[in-house]
Formats: sequence, structure tokens, C-alpha cells
Amino acid sequence: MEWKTENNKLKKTFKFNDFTEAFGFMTRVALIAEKMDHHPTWTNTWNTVSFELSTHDAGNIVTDRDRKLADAIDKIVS
Ligand SMILES: C[C@H](O)[C@H](O)[C@H]1CNC2=NC(N)=NC(=O)C2=N1
Repeated sequence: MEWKTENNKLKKTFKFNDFTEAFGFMTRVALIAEKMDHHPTWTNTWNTVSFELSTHDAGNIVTDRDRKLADAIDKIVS
């Protein structure tokens, strides 16, 4: 599945085998987001993690910072 742009947000959902795998993924994303100083809006329900990326400093629109974070997130699961 690819990222989709909807309502000025870059969106994608990831499904894992269980919560432990999902949370491990979230931990890695958190460290990358902190390093990039660019943080996701995300939800987690058991094995599912959903993202909505936008840049608050630019007025909550999608910018290259979001696309860069999205690419980094995809690399974690590739
Ligand atoms: C001061 C400002 O919040 C920071 O520069 C960073 C933190 N993380 C961020 N994350 C996102 N998604 N958008 C931002 O504009 C942003 N700004």
C-alpha cells in the first residue's frame, strides 16, 4: 500500500502480527521523528498503526518534511 494525500495529510496504515511488533515499529519511528525534528500524528490499535503526516509550521499542509518522514517510515518495514 502507498501513502495517499487526503485533506492536506499524507496517510498510510501499517498492520503487524501483534502489538509487540507494532510498538517496536512505533519506537523506531519515534526516534527517527525526533532526529528529524518532524513528528507524526498517529494512532495505534493493537497491531495497527495509522499515520497522518502534515507540517504544522507551514499551516498544516503536506511538505517535503512529511514526504521525507514517510520515506524513512517505509524503510523501517522494507
Ligand atoms: C517548533 C516546531 O514544533 C518544531 O520545529 C517541529 C516539531 N515537529 C514537527 N512536526 C510536524 N509534523 N510539523 C511541524 O511543523 C513540526 N515542527
